Amino acid sequence: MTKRVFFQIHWFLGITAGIVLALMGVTGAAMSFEDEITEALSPTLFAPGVPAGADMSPDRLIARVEADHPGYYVARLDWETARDRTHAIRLLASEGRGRMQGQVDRATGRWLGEPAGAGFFHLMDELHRWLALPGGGNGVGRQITAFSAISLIFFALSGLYLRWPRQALDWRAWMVLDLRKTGRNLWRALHVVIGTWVLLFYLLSALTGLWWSYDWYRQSVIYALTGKAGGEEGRREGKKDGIAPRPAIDPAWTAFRRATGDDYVWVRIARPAPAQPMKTINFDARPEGARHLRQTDRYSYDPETIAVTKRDLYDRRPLGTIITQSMFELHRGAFFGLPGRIALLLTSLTMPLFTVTGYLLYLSRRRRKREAKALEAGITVAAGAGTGDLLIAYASQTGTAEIRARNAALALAQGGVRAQVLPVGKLTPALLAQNQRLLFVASTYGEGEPPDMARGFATRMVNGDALDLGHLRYGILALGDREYPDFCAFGQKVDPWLRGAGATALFPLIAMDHGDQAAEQQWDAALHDLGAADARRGQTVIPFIAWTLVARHVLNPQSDALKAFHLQFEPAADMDAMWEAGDIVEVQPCNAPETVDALLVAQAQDTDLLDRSTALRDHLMTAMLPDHDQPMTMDSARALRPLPVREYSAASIAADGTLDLVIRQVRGDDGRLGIGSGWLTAHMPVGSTTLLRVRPNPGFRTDPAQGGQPLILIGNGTGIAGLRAHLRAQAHDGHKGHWLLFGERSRRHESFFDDELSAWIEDGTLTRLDRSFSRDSDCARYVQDMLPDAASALTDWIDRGATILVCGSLDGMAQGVHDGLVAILGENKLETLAEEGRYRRDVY
Ligand SMILES: Cc1cc2nc3c(=O)[nH]c(=O)nc-3n(C[C@H](O)[C@H](O)[C@H](O)COP(=O)(O)O)c2cc1C
Repeated sequence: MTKRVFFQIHWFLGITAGIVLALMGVTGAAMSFEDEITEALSPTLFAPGVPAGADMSPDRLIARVEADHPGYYVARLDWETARDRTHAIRLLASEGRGRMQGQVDRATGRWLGEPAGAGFFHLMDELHRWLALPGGGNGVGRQITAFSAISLIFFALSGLYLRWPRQALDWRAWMVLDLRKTGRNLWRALHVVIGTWVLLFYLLSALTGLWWSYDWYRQSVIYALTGKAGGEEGRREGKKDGIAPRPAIDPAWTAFRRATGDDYVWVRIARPAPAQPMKTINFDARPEGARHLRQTDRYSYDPETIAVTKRDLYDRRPLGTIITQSMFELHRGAFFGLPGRIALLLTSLTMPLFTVTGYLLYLSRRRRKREAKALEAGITVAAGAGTGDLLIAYASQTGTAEIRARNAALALAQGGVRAQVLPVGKLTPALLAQNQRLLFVASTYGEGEPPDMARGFATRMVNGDALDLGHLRYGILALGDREYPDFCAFGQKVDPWLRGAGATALFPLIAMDHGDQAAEQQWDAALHDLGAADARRGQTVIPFIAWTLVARHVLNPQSDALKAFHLQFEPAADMDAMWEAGDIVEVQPCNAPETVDALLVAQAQDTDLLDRSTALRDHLMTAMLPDHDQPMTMDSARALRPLPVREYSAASIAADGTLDLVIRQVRGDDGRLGIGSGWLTAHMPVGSTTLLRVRPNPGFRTDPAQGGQPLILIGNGTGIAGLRAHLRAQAHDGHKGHWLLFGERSRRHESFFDDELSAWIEDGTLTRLDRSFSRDSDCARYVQDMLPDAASALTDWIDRGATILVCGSLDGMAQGVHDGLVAILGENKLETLAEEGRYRRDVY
């Protein structure tokens, strides 16, 4: 909650004060080497060489300059000890606001003029201080820059809080900028990582900049640092009318020079306005090699007695006093010498980067929100019952068919065609009678079976009353996988059923495997013919992104069974990943680097391949590899099929901060590790990244409307992943009273997540835990074997509104559990529960 609020304020200030800060940063940077630049532009103005005549004394010099500039008085004389240099003079109008700054000849007092570039730097100064708005230091511009300085403090601190990385102790998480990122991720990385680099500098700029913004701030800082009220240091007396007596400076100057000789390279003599008395004569003198301009010693003389009244040496001042006197030098980094000035120059110059990247992030966020809204609106429009004549029914086990159905509805809605999206279980004869067109998006599960949610429909299709669908035109998108012998079998069964009922096909059945471009095109064309917009804008397309493997450990180290691993991932880019219990993680696996290298060596005689081995190696890492002895050319290498995507159940929820998987190593007959499990459990080093995407799986999520109702979680082996995610979600939401039935091989070696389960028993998240261990002699049964004993409790729980969640292997476990449930509840009841979303499975 707090994070959200901080985030909103950060954005809001960013798009307002951010622009002012960008300007202040650039103008500040422009002024950071003003002295050096102006001198470089007019070298002879500052260092014309040693004059023929002797130096004029301060009094004579001042008199000459004031005589040449009627209406002005010399407010400052900056005396240069080196005789080849000119002195600097600041003139202020005796009345009004006029001000002149220039160099004078040290021997004649002749006004040599302003340096080139003075106008530019003056403008930079005005922009930096008050945006050059009317009213100057007392106008609205000053209020705006002051507010922006406060905002900068907020940006720095809230930014730090908002980006706080999960591995806060790892400096790389804070400081390393990954320039391989692109788009939004790159902007974000630039914003947050460079933001961290410059954070302290910005705090310094803002905290010192406020010195000139608010009197109360200045007074408070002075008080805090020196323990004194800030009146003397901070306030200048206003101009008065008339002329106060002006003591001569020369006697004190002669005494000062006699006492200090050439110890100082530069001396400032400041004079008050003519109406104000000059009670003491102060010389602020800077020694050679001073680190910054305010590193000056002050000698105060009594104008009457020419006695030294005070020698205030910089080195002897308390730090608090030094700081209050050097605020300007701190503000521009010069307090820390040349490195400080360069650092402040660079950090000020990066200020617009934050405004620009912040804006880009803001716009991309808005665009995403708009797209999400459009998707929602599109689907709502598309789902508006009775508004069109087109139905889109989906039968999905793991979410793919549902996403496709919704995207189709959106594409149609964008083309002005309204469609109603619904799960196949809701496809009633009345609805079919009312509508003229039907799109059917169906996946196949098990061994050529319908997804669970379509079981009831499939039964009705075969056993139900014959329907007359003579008015209906239909199209079928059957999703499947050619690795299964019954490719798209369920979709294929629906087709003759519809035809048998008299319906006419809008287009021939499209059977689509994963990554099947030809089928994709057919489906796009079919939708287009129905009036869909061409663009896929706003549709749900979940991109693969890089995730870092942050932890991996074996769950059954001593077991002689195949090793099972618990893996934890974090997004490689700083982003908020969202997923829910039940969702599916798709992994883009890679080959073992050693295997790829061995293949490259085996092919080494082909120089063409060797020359391009880096690009080729990258390509081979994600391709189905040929045998070593099969000669490979660049073209044949390019034509290799990519490794197939592997799917796993998410074993954690987003609130956990890591995306967890539970993966068992599988080995082929040749002893080689499986593609997905090999990559994730053996080849991929901890700390490296891989491409993942989390696919929403409505079929195995729980229904929010049934929140608080008990869950009966049944599974085996790595099926603990999906069940654990659900239990974590329940524990997170404080919903108690669930029942876990779980089977593994041995209590000793395969008590996965034992501590967590015990804690859930303890806190009531689980009220019942039944575990079976098939290899332990005292138990020796599978999870499905526990069902008969649990029959009456199970019926009871179902009557109380419980939902059954099954996760794990299809062979043996899920089929056995299904049969057990049929025996207890009856086929019809189970089909109804599946249609109501109270019997959900994630089995594989
Ligand atoms: C356990 C399991 C069994 C499957 N059986 C088949 C099958 O028999 N025939 C087929 O074509 N596809 C089969 N598939 C592949 C799915 O139909 C395919 O992945 C589809 O895209 C899933 O869509 P859904 O997410 O909407 O359920 C099976 C997938 C799984 C996980």
